[in-house]
Amino acid sequence: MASIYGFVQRLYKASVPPRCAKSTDSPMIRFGILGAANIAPAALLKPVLSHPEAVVYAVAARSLEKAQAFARKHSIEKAYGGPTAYQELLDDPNVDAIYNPLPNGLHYEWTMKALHAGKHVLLEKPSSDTADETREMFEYAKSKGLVLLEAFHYRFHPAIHRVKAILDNGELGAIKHVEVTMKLPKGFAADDDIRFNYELGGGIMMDMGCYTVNCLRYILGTDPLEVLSSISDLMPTNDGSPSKVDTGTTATFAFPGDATGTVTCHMRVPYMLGFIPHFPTILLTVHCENGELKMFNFVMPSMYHTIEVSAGDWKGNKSMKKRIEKVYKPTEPGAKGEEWWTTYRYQLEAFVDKVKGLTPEYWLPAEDAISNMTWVEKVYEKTGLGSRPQSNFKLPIP
Ligand SMILES: NC(=O)C1=CN([C@@H]2O[C@H](COP(=O)(O)OP(=O)(O)OC[C@H]3O[C@@H](n4cnc5c(N)ncnc54)[C@H](OP(=O)(O)O)[C@@H]3O)[C@@H](O)[C@H]2O)C=CC1
Ligand SMILES: O=C1OC[C@@H](O)[C@H](O)[C@H]1O
Repeated sequence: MASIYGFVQRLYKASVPPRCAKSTDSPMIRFGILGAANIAPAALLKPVLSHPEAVVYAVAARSLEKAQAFARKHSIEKAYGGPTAYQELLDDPNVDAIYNPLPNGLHYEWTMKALHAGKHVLLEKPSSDTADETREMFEYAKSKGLVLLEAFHYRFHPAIHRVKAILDNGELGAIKHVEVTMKLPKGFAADDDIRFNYELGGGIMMDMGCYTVNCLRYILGTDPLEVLSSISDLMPTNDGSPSKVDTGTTATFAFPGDATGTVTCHMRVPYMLGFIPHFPTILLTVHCENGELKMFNFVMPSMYHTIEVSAGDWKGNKSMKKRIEKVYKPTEPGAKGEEWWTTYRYQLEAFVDKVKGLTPEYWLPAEDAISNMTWVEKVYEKTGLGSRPQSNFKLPIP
């Protein structure tokens, strides 16, 4: 009963977050959003409401009407619209930081332009189309003394930190095999969604696949040695030409120490019996020498999750001792967080701290983003689909 009450509370506070008073004695970080993207409310607009030192000041969209409607709906002071809107927003001296939720294929160009304009950048995942682009963006940010973060929000939540701590404390022994699964039924995204557009950096390995690879690398604490196998379902093309867009991919990796990892992601799981949609699956399973750990909903743990730890011989022993943990708030004394904080809220806390020159409680380094893109690309290489197209944009801006 208590857990249903907690779930409803968290759900309510995630959609109608408590507002806090904005600080009057420390400088405000004023965000500008590039594009009136669907993810912006959850990832930034709601989280800033409860942050005393952050506000969304401006939005830019390719159409002025859309920018204005979005600004009105979310009480954003400034709306830029039209073909030059994105650049106008970057040139606005009132903007300190940019949130970049553009299609993947535009991440590189607009992040480079934002950094060029002297803005910090909170950049949606996946960071770009290629590891080379990602490396360049982080090197450029460093050379300009600016903060750049790839928005793997789940990595900031205490639930995944607890999973990592259980695995690292040795109670289950060495990790032998990890499975990371993200599956959504057909219909979640329309056929013309950016996720299925090759030119815009689409494909399941770019979308949900980048989370699964990220999680695998985090859990194993190292990069893979090689992609052992990879197989994909493809998006049909209109003209029957060969498709380069994967809608579902399963890839297996070899890791140091004879460990292996498998990622499975799918965004168009066919309906059961032709009409019953599959329940979304977001699951992490870690098989260890002396037991097994399963985390349900590692991506959105703030809503609901379970961490099931089974000690014993996972190879068929049915009498394993089981316990379930749930972690919505950091347990370390003094650590920041509330039961209702979403993954995005934790991420925002870290980002603002970093921009302010403070040391965030948790951070994702440049190397993490570069490695992630490297292994997403290696999966595409293995399936024969190839990396998504590199951007034509080049600095310096004339
Ligand atoms: N962290 C997370 O949990 C999530 C992250 N994402 C990531 O965020 C990004 C955006 O995803 P999502 O919000 O679902 O996507 P949307 O399609 O809703 O938003 C993309 C935005 O890009 C702009 N845009 C600019 N050029 C183009 C173009 N040629 N075609 C289409 N759109 C264009 C549009 O802006 P305009 O308003 O100017 O027209 C649009 O608002 C992706 O990188 C995705 O991977 C997505 C969902 C969840
Ligand atoms: O969290 C997510 O789940 C659904 C995806 O399509 C999206 O891009 C991703 O970030």
